Amino acid sequence: MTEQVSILRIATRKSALALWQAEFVKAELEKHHTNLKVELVPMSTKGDKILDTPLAKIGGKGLFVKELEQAMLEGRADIAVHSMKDVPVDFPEGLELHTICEREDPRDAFVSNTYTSLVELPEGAVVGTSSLRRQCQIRAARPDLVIKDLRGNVNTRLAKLDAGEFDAIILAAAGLIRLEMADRIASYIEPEESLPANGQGAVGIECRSDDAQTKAFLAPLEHTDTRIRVLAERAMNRRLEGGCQVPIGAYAEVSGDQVHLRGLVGAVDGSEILRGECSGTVAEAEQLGIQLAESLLAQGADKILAEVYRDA
Ligand SMILES: NCc1[nH]cc(CCC(=O)O)c1CC(=O)O
Repeated sequence: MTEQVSILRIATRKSALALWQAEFVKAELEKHHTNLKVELVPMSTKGDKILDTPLAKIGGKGLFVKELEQAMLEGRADIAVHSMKDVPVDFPEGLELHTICEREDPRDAFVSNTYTSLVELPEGAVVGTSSLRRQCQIRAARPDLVIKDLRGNVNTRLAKLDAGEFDAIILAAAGLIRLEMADRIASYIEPEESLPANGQGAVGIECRSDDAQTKAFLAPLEHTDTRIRVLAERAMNRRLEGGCQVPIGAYAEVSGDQVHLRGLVGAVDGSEILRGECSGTVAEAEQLGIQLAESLLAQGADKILAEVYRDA
């Protein structure tokens, strides 16, 4: 007896990390469904093509996802796999973020060939990161360091470090771990020192809202704990109307039926950082995000963010 074989196509960017994540989802899907064949459909996005401008300046939410979404809407692909922290809070008509997979290490990583941690860096040391969130937290803690913009995919960034352009660079630990380059991590930066971006380390899967068959295939990849954390974090960002290039940190942890959410909004120059935290039950995850955003807004987050957007 021959069983009917289904084909599922994944629209993916071509960076090493995007391909790793697409391959990961392919392997998981094929492990759970023996009658499923998964194909990758690699494509370039605007965000991949513009490499010489800080992301905050090119603007536009979803610089890295538009082409993938177009492919799904036109039926050239069935799903797209995203790093949750790069996914805009809202989705185009007809598409939805259906699945959130188990989170990898959410922390930022300190990467250097010379030094072991931020604390150890000498005055005037040059640190590479283009994330406004990382910049403001580092500047607040170490106003004596020189922060320089650093764009490109993970390998490009490491090559710039190795070429001596920086004393240290900051990357998401998850990306390095997935690419089997965890040995490049000199130390992990705890959330107290650098609060991660919403969704950092989590992979999400987008599909057409009306595609019941694909949704059925995706079901076993869902990770409830991660979904709750990411829901709380993204709700905070959404209420702050933050895009993906903003000095906002949001980090939730789940313990039993309790969620603890921490958030911050900072001026890019590190002169001001507003912080807050709150706890509640997992059922209240999104409400907690909104509540924390509102308490940050009441502290003046709106003024800080208005300045960031004006400068961009
Ligand atoms: N901004 C790009 C990006 N998007 C996701 C990751 C890492 C993996 C993840 O957070 O899931 C990275 C690289 C980085 O920030 O160093």
